[in-house]
Amino acid sequence: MGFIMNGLDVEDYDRTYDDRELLRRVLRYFRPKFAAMALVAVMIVLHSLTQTAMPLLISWGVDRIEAGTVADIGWILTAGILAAGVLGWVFNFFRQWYSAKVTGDVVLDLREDAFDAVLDRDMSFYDEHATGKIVSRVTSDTDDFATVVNLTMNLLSQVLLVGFITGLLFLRNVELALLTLLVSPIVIGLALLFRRVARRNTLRAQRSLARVNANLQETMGGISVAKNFRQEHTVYSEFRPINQQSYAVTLRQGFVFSGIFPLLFLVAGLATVVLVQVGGTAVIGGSLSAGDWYLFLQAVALFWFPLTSIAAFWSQFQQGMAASERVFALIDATPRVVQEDSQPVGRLAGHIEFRNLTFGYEPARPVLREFNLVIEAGETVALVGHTGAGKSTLSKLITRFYEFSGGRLLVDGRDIRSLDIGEYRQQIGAVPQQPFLFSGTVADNIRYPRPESTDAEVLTAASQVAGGEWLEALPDGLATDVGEFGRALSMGQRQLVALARLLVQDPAIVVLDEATASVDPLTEAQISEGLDVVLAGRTSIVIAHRLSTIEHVDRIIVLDHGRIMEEGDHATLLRAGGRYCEVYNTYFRHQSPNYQPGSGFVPAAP
Ligand SMILES: Nc1ncnc2c1ncn2[C@@H]1O[C@H](COP(=O)(O)OP(=O)(O)OP(=O)(O)O)[C@@H](O)[C@H]1O
Repeated sequence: MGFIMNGLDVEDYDRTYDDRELLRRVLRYFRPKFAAMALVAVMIVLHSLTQTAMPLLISWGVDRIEAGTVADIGWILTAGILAAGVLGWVFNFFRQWYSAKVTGDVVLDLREDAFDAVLDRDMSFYDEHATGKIVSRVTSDTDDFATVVNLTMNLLSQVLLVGFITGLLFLRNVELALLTLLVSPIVIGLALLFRRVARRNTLRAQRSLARVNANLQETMGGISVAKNFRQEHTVYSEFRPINQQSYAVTLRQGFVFSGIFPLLFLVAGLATVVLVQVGGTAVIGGSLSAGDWYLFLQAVALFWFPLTSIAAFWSQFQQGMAASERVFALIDATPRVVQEDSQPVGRLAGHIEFRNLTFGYEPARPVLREFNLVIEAGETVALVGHTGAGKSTLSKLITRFYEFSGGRLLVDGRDIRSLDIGEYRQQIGAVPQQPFLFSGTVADNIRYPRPESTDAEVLTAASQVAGGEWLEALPDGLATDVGEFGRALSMGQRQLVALARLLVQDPAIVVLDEATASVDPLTEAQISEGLDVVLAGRTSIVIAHRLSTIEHVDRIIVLDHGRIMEEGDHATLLRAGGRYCEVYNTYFRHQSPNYQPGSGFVPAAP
């Protein structure tokens, strides 16, 4: 039991909507489809009427036979049943057609809203939640919701049928009608009981599927690492219990769901026995016609069918509602990055000031405490420090991917929270260590920040980076396909594409995490040359990993545990022989052409 439920907890952005609110949200999606739904409703009524006509016609036939008028009924019955059948088919066809269209449209809208919400979420959201689980909400949960819409249409039609048949029963024989109805509270009671169990099991099944998706997604993302370390068996042994859990949970769900039907059919069967007994006695006693008796026996079957399917429907209804609840929770997840205003940004000069800023990924564990730093417009600063010092954190705050809890972050003297976030980000060029390329050509990727840029503009940008020599190594030049995630290009080439992309974007501030992966000396030289062009005239914050970079920046900032330990230029800091010296000896010194292994450390200043 413990194993079955492991990892199926709610996500922290999950929330429980009360039934009315959930229904209101769902109905909002249906409002624009009112005309089509009205047509579906009319078709449902007409279809139910034709279905009611069938047993009524036969009962009439039985009565005629009992009265000895056999000869007259043949053609009337045939024509009546044919007409009811054909009309029923036509009404049902239009009902299905239009309801499929309404459902499709609603799911389309819901999925678009969910996808929109996914794009809107802060980066912290993606740090905290597995992407596979998010994907599951946008795909399978919206599908489950579609199922519920279809079921609702079916249920509506069946409820109407029950209504018509009940009316008919009362018109023909009140006593027998009451007898039939007597059993319905038992069925409804059982269905309601079942509802609670079904909802719980359904939620678990959805979560276990989301876990499978999340695991698969992660595995695919890291497949090269797994293969590199020959860890396929570890990946498999992690997947296996998750898959087995999904199997066990789904099996349980099936078991619970299938448990209810035999019970309901048993109750229905017992009720039919009573009707046979009471009705048969009444026919023999002469107080009931054979036709009416037949009608009751037929009607009871029709009567039970909707009731039992309401019970079955309930579980799936719950499944759909739980799914819609999960999708709405994703749509409604509260953003952490909150802009207080959206003032126009204009062209930024690029002056940045952290003023007494406090930030932690988890509020209880701040990474930066009362942090102060001023970066002048047009200045190039290098951030250095041991791993975990807070270098990337500073860049993530400048790109406004995360919200800080205290202090202020000022850009050109204006509070970052007051700016139009879209306009602001357009002027921030962020280059991660491993630039992400989208499927398409090199030109498509360079043009990404400004899709309207012309081929000539793209070529100019590409040629500015290291004189464009790198293009010659590409099989089709700018038209070269980069493959998924840019895998068809070398690491160095991907970085060069990212630099050209930055030139097309023309940002005021560049936040660059230098790649640590070593590239061949020629590409290294091309990247350095490209960097000079790209960073010129912009405020640049570089998380430095290259000696050539730290030697040339305006200022080096040495960070440790979220605090500035030292700052200055390379030569001055080296002479000072303090913390920078230590970082230099650890990360940069071996890159120097004069470096000789075992030659000792740069001596600290006396
Ligand atoms: N998404 C995250 N969620 C929680 N904690 C994080 C997250 N990212 C970073 N941290 C923590 O914040 C601290 C600073 O991390 P940061 O990534 O800024 O360091 P860094 O100096 O850039 O290190 P590196 O050179 O290894 O990239 C570390 O203690 C790290 O564990």
